[in-house]
Amino acid sequence: MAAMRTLGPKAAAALDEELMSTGAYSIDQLMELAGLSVSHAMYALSPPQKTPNILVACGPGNNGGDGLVAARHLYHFGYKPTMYFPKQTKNELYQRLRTQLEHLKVPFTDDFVGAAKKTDYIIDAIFGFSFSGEVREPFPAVIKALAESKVPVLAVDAPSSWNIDEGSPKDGPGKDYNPDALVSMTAPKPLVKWFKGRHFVGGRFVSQKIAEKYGFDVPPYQGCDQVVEIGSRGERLGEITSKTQPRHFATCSTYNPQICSMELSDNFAVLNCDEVEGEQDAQSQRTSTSACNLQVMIRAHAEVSNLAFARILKLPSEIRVQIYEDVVQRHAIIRPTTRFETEDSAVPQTCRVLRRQTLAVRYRNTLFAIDLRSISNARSAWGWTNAVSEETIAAIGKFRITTITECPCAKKDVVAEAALDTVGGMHGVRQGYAIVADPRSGWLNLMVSIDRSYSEDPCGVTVDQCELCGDRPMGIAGSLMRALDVLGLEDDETVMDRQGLVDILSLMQSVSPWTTDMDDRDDDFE
Ligand SMILES: NC(=O)C1=CN([C@@H]2O[C@H](COP(=O)(O)OP(=O)(O)OC[C@H]3O[C@@H](n4cnc5c(N)ncnc54)[C@H](O)[C@@H]3O)[C@@H](O)[C@H]2O)[C@H](O)CC1
Ligand SMILES: [K+]
Repeated sequence: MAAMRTLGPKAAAALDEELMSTGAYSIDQLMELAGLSVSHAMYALSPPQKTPNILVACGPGNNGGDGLVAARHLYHFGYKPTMYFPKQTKNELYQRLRTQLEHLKVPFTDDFVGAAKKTDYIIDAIFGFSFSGEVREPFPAVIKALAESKVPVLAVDAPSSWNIDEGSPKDGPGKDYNPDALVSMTAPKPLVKWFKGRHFVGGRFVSQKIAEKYGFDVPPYQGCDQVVEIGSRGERLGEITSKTQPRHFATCSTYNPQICSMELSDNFAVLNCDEVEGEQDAQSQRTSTSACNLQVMIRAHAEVSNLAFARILKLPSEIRVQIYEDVVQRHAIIRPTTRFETEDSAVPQTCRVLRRQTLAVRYRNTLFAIDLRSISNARSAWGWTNAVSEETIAAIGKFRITTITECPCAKKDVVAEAALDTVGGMHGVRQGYAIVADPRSGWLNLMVSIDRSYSEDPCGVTVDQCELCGDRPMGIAGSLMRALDVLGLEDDETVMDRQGLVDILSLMQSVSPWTTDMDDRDDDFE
């Protein structure tokens, strides 16, 4: 997918001028629409039931004005906004926006750092496209607090303190500031090239003619939406994720950071989860997960992913769907770096569970459970997509097993490539499996990657026994192979009906229980 064209700071300022001259808009109107779209992006990220308290940090310019407007809408949507607005201009428009908030009893605070600890979400409306140079007082401390914030941040038009053309600053208080989400006003600014979170475009007020004149794209707004979600770097996701046709494909890659930004086909999304255990890789988790717009990233019950799939297929099971859904509800918007153990004392019974290597991810309309347990050793974690949406499953009539034994580079088929990457074919112990559903063709592909010749994983640990034919069958690929053996099926291009798949999955569970043999590995991940 081509990236949307960006609008540099000079062009953005000229566009504003034009809108307010020949365009016949007043600044109040533009700001109202800009602020309204900020509030819509906030709602899309997390509704007030989940994150009622929103701290809105407003700067001295129009970016701050967008924040003031957004707060008013958020109030009416049911949020409880708190304002931080340290450098107020005497300008009449700002006075009115402030008065409107005061009439709603929206509090203003002088203590940003303190308020940031008590809120559920922060909106960064400090600087937009007119920011330049070093951050001046009183904002360095605020920017630093944003960079260190434990709660997610939605940035308006630009992550404040980022260079509009060159992105994240090399030093200064905003050096490590990477907000979770961004809402670009009218068009993305060049800095989005370095942005990795969820990304919306709002400010639905320009004509096609103006867009052509200034060389940017009007995103495909749907219905009465004020925002369109696009890829972090401006890919036009909106076109392929319209509400009528949610994305159905998913696989996840634990290793390849590029693959997440690769648009494989209209309906194929690759979620990159990277390694999630411990805190060791917190930054890359955050980067890679936000890079693919993950809304939820939760380590949950290891059994869930396998059993969720079983549930979809109506396999008899003891799936603890309750816990699963519960956890998802509670942590609907959670920072990947958050430690669950301390996050919510109300879910003690899931703590043990959360130590396991499964990740639940809500990606747009589909809930995915991704099992990150290692197949061969505890130091490498592969990802499998074990759950696809129920609608997808319903749309699937044909099932097949494909064994991939070659290097993925030799396979031009993008689906196979992604699946291979998912199962670790490219990076290490070459065995694993992925379920890749393709409602267009009606196939559900169980892709198995096995390369018996490969004996070393990236950590340098030699895998000296073949786990597929060894005494102790390991992991999912092993259990699948055994199940196929038992059923006398070929391990390549085996085509089956739904019942066949159900049989295979049940058998996989019985020949090599996926969850019990992982207990002794937990400690390795602590
Ligand atoms: N076309 C649209 O989509 C619209 C976007 N809007 C929003 O307006 C901002 C741009 O507003 P502008 O007033 O030009 O500037 P900023 O708010 O980005 O910031 C200027 C403000 O900040 C001060 N400042 C600049 N650099 C620094 C620094 N290094 N340290 C401290 N302070 C700094 C400067 O002095 C000014 O006071 C755009 O991004 C959108 O969010 C409009 O609302 C409507 C149309
Ligand atoms: K901002």
